[in-house]
Amino acid sequence: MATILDGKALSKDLKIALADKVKESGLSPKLAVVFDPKNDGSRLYVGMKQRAAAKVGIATEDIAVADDVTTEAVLKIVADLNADPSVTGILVQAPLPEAVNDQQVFSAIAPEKDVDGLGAFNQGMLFGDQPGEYAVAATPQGVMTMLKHYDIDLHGKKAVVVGRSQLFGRPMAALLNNANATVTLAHRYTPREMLLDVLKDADIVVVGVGIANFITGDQIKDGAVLVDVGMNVVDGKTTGDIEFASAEKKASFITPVPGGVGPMTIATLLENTFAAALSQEKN
Ligand SMILES: Nc1nc2c(c(=O)[nH]1)N[C@@H](CN(C=O)c1ccc(C(=O)N[C@@H](CCC(=O)O)C(=O)O)cc1)CN2
Repeated sequence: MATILDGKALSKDLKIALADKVKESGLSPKLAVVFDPKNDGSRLYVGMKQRAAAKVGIATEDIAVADDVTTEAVLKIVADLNADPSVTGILVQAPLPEAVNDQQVFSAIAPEKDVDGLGAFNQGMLFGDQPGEYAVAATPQGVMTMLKHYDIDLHGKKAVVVGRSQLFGRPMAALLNNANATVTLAHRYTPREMLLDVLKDADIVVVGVGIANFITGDQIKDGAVLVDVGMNVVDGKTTGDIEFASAEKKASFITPVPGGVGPMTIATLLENTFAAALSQEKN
């Protein structure tokens, strides 16, 4: 029977500690969120972030873009936010409308305000395992916080990341590599047989492909650590990319969906936002 990696409980403790730090700092962090209001998921998640931010003392400003917005128009919004000294963190909620080049927008955010760590500069710092303070993408960083909290050793372990998105898979692989795990990054072009072959010996499996129950218990080895980044809705129920019922019988640790990675994403974003405000105060 697997130990549950309880992201909901851990994120609550992190937010309580963060609220105290924000209060003691005397700072007024402000997170500007650029998002597509026509995207149901974005409306839900931006709302979750705004409510969580308010509870820890971080102000938010939301900027809704029109569904025919251009990349140039969003770049202008970001430029104005970069120049606004009252804004300490900028988040561009993915996905933006189809016509917009998300990565170009992410990389236009001033690195010191890029609290989602999705811009080229901060991603380059991560991939090069550079020293110093820089924001790392909230979901993978939240996963690392959870693994550390449960004393899960990564050094020399075999890790498989399934999915190579900018938001999750690529930075997740970099973080595990930086932690001295041996990392395989699988993706949509990884042949099924090859995926099954790497999964069967994996010590740690982190999945974020957006396919409900994509990984099942028979594919993983006894004692594996399973982290589910998936966020699917099946028959009105939020479901992960790992078939929990079969996987938790073999795993040593497993994240639930909901209640695992998701809440850690939000808590980590808020920690990144406060860290950015602190850093700007010092410089
Ligand atoms: N710029 C970004 N865009 C997106 C990110 C991101 O980190 N940065 N991540 C996802 C969505 N996401 C945050 O934005 C997110 C998704 C889910 C949750 C969460 O707590 N989910 C709950 C369940 C909620 C439900 O019932 O549907 C849980 O897992 O317990 C938080 C944040 C895409 N875009």
